[in-house]
Amino acid sequence: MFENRPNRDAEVVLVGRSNVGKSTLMRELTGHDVSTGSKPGVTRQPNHFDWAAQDFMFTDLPGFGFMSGVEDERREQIQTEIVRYLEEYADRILAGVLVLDGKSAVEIIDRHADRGEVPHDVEMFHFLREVGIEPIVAVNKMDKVDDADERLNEICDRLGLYPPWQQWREETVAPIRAKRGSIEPLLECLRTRFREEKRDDLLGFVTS
Ligand SMILES: Nc1nc2c(ncn2[C@@H]2O[C@H](COP(=O)(O)OP(=O)(O)OP(=O)(O)O)[C@@H](O)[C@H]2O)c(=O)[nH]1
Ligand SMILES: [Mg+2]
Repeated sequence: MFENRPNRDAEVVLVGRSNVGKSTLMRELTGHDVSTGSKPGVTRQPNHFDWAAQDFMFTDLPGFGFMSGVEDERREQIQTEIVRYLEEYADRILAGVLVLDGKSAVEIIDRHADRGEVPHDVEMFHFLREVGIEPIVAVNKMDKVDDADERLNEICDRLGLYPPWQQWREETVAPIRAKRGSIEPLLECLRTRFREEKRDDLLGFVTS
């Protein structure tokens, strides 16, 4: 199903539940017009924005979890494809940006955990690590959160990252407001990652 992938050597992927703002963030990162929407399930195929000369691309993946107007079977097929995509291209993926909705993530995680299920976000965070992609957690929609520090600490706690969240900034945790164009903390995490991976040649893609 995800067969339109350009053959690029280095990639940053955006993953996360539907409607958390991945495509909005993609627009900010690339300056390209990407379809976004107020209902979950807008993106059904990966959006790739690639730069052949630098052999680099950003990829906005479809969301997981509830998708409005999408049948269960199709939704499960999309989840399977996301997992397969990440496994297959893990070697080339410099960063897996797990995008969360800062307003609702903790509530959704706790609801699933209370039912004895592994919450999608927690599962994806650990899955990325398992396949060798170190995740960066972009906590989006921070404009809708009143106590930012408290919320970010809760998110760290749920993902197994020791609070306070500040010790993860610059590397792993980035509070952002993609819709307002405020994504500098994420760019900083990406710059850190690119330097670690000795890909200073790509820093121009993540400089504001
Ligand atoms: N308040 C607020 N809303 C945002 C922010 N970023 C995105 N949104 C809104 O969130 C909704 C979903 O955005 P999308 O970018 O389409 O989300 P997505 O994760 O790509 O969703 P799918 O493609 O369905 O998986 C839209 O109504 C956006 O305008 C933000 O920083 N703050
Ligand atoms: Mg989308």
